[in-house]
Amino acid sequence: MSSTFRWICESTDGQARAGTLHTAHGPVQTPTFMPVGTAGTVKAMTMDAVRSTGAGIVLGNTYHLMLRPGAERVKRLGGLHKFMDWSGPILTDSGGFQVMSLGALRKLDQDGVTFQSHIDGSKHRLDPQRSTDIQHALDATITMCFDECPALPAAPEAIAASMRMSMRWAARSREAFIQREGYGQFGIVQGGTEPELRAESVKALTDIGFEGYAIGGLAVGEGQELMFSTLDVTTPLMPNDKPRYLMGVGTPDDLLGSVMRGVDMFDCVMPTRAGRTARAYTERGHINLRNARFALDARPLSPHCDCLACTRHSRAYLHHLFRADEILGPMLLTWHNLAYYQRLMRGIRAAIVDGTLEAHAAHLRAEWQAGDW
Ligand SMILES: CNc1nc2c(CC[C@H]3O[C@@H](OC)[C@H](OC)[C@@H]3O)c3nc(N)[nH]c(=O)c3cc2[nH]1
Ligand SMILES: [Zn+2]
Repeated sequence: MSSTFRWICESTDGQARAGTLHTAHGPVQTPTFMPVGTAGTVKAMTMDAVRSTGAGIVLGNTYHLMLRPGAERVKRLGGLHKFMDWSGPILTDSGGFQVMSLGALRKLDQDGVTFQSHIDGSKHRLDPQRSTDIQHALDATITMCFDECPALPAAPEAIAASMRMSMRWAARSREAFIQREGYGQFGIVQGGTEPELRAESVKALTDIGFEGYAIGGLAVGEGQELMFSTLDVTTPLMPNDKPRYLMGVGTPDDLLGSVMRGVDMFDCVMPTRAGRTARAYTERGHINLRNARFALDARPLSPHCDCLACTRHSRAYLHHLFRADEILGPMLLTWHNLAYYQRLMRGIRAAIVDGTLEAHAAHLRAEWQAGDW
């Protein structure tokens, strides 16, 4: 069986697609939610716990790993898969987003970014070549192009200039990429919320040719309506036979609406960050477990969930753990939130296969609105 990197579309329902992404580190069913494992760990989770949620692919990040412990050190220790005990596919972000948010600690030029480490102030440089080399050293299954994610709102000419620089960096990232059977590199579509710039960016990337295409430059405060309207003018222009990854998204409602607009892959810190701040996601929306109303609530978080928090513990216990600032609180709730996100994506995928996505979406939205049990 060839392990060529390829995405096979199995069903469609409207613009939504259900498929399988085949990689050197195994297959992943799409639509898929990728837990964020920024510094080589999905915070508060063992990888057995991550596997138990049904996650198929996780994220790492060039910026964090190059600063600590260092890409060469991870390579000498056998690569990121071995280092973090995850044999499945890993997608590493290129670091572009992180260095842009360093503000005064970084100097941008047309070739790349020079910046100071937020950890020890040491000087570093990231550009298309170095970012691609670092992701190769990490043995990333999917490598992201080095790009700039401009802050919104911004003048269209500023967005255009930034996008065109990112397209030049995409070409250099592609030149630096070392092709290996079962490995892939994704271009990142930019262009803010400007339809013509998005179209120009898609064309620039498809002219270069990548194994997949991400939609970047969103989930930076533009709001769901503008994000959706940008997807409406962008995904239809993207290659039909390649996976589409919307970076940094999102809430359960964001995921549903984006899958219905043709997106296949997602990553977001929400379920893991919420798990550390007592915010639980369920089929009925979200609740904050620090709230006193849970002090005597002996029910599980969700009656539909098979995670450790829901099968062994009560809301009252989780409430206690967070009130007592016990480490087990964030561990159990991160596990639950990731299990909920994976269950949500499996249900959406099944509805696409059955051709019942519209009805399933209406059901999900009604449940989210119904409020806690
Ligand atoms: C939240 N909204 C958002 N995130 C975004 C990320 C980072 C995601 C990455 O950043 C880390 O989490 C903060 C994670 O790193 C593992 C994640 O992959 C982006 N990355 C790139 N290269 N280009 C973009 O245009 C971009 C846009 C985003 N919008
Ligand atoms: Zn649960």
